[in-house]
Amino acid sequence: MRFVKGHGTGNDFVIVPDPDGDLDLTPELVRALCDRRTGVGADGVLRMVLAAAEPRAAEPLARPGAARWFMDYRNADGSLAEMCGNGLRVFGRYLVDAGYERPGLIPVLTRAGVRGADVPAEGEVTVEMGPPSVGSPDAVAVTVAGRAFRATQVSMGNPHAVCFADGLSPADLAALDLTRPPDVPSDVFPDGVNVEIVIGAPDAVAMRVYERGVGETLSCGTGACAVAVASATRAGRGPGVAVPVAVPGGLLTVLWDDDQVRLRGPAVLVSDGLLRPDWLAAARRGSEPALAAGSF
Ligand SMILES: N[C@@H](CCC[C@H](N)C(=O)O)C(=O)O
Repeated sequence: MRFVKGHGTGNDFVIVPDPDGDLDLTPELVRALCDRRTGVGADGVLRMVLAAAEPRAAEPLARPGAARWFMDYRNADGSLAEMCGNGLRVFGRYLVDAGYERPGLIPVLTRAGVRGADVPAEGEVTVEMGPPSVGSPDAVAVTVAGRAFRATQVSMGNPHAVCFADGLSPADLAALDLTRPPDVPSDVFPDGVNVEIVIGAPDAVAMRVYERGVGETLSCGTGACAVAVASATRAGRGPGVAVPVAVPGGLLTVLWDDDQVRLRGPAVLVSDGLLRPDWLAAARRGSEPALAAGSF
């Protein structure tokens, strides 16, 4: 089984080309692939499959026929997510660099609907992230690293809680301990949520993120879009803004237009590899990582 490793501002992925949809990508296999000690290591998996080979993914979505490819995104814990902004840039870069598509605007089916990836022959990739849905500013109580914040609820196809940490310096933001999951109200976020902590606004922001199904990551594309939109809304601005968003892994640009949000940033392919059959068989059985409790 072939794989490619890639990243977008340090949010890293194992890309699994599976055009005909032959692969049974179980949660156990996803967890084994993403394991940073006993697998390839990543924040998530991007399975690349022809949309026609995956009719069930398209069922609830409008215009599935518009997209040739389905981006089957999985979080490192094996869970499904509706969308992944950094992943879509990397997915688009792979489609072009591997010769599946020509440079240009490529429609891709995701669980949030069809999204476009504008991939030049080289350089940064811009993805169409769809329209945002923003709740009332600062309406939700959230606790992160033992500190109480007010969060704005934003959907970019997947759920976000954006916390403006007005009193925090850049050093304070960097020092927050994000090793434990934030405490969020489960009635507001029944399916879990990605939590962003933000300083600086509304023209330029810096953020850290604790991702649902992963933990802290160096970047989150849907999160950067949620932050830019929440930040503009909080400042009484509407669409028509361009916001640079600094994440621990680099810099993203979010453009909020009348119809939708666009996300621009790097998309880097790092390596190609082959999974060994014996490792794959063990991963499928769920017996990776090899150092399971009680084995020594
Ligand atoms: N890192 C991603 C978001 C991945 C999905 C997220 N963890 C979720 O469960 O919603 C991005 O770049 O958008």
